Amino acid sequence: MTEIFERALRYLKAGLSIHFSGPSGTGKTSLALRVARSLGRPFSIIYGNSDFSSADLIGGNYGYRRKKTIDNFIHNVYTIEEDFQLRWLDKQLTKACREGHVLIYDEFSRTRPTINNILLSVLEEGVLFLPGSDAEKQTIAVHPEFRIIFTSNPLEYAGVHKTQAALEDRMVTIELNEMDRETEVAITMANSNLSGKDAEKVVDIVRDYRVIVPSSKNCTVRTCIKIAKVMAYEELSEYRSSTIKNMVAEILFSESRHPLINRKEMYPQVLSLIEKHL
Ligand SMILES: Nc1ncnc2c1ncn2[C@@H]1O[C@H](COP(=O)(O)OP(=O)(O)OP(=O)(O)O)[C@@H](O)[C@H]1O
Repeated sequence: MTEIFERALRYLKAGLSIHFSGPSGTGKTSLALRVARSLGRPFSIIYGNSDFSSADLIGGNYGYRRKKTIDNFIHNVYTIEEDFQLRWLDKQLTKACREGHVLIYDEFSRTRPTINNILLSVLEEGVLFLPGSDAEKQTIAVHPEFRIIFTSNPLEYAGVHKTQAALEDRMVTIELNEMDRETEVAITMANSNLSGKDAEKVVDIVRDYRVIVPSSKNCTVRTCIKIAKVMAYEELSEYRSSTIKNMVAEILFSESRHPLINRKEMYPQVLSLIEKHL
């Protein structure tokens, strides 16, 4: 992870855009935040989704104006003028381009590719085109300190669109792989008050669960953290109680809601793997 962090920082300092790609829970967003902080510039984060529009990225014309004019001589006489006057309001991409901020575009490939096309000229020519009538059209020269960090899940995840080649060409993609056991233990400990030994037990439960349950790719280090938080709150003597075992099973199952998983059928198997480690 440290090496990836170093490389990411160097790409960004050299003026390139980067993209952390990998399965859920591999630490893409956390890493993007760490790297963005290290650049020492203001940063913001946006989350791609299928409903995302150009206006959500760049901004739009919004506005309503209400004006009250008070008569200078007769204090209770005033006039109110109301009109709709559209005013342009920047959204994060435009703001970041103007002011040289770092923009984290999390899960960018969940946004429809046509919406993300606006980024092509930003990344290649360093210009952002804002829409409007011919007279109003604005071209913003992108600030030299502007940087963008993309993150995405692989294509097989629900709701992920294929990224257009032209956009992929304009970023450096860094692949993050599933975490090894040691990293999962360290992250579980860092995010809960659990000791190393108990964090290992939790990680082993989740890792074994992934082996026996199909389609459990949502069972990530996030699942380990949830279980660890529950256990950190309990006395050691409670670990083997049926309440705790059921809670652990419940957390595991809730991360893998898949039509193929018959919870009732799998329950004894999952319970025995929990007992094996606790
Ligand atoms: N270096 C780290 N130190 C501490 N906690 C971390 C670290 N990396 C990741 N985590 C924790 O692991 C969990 C998963 O990380 P993160 O959300 O960054 O993954 P992701 O790859 O962006 O997942 P997704 O694709 O599902 O959004 C989070 O709870 C995060 O706080």
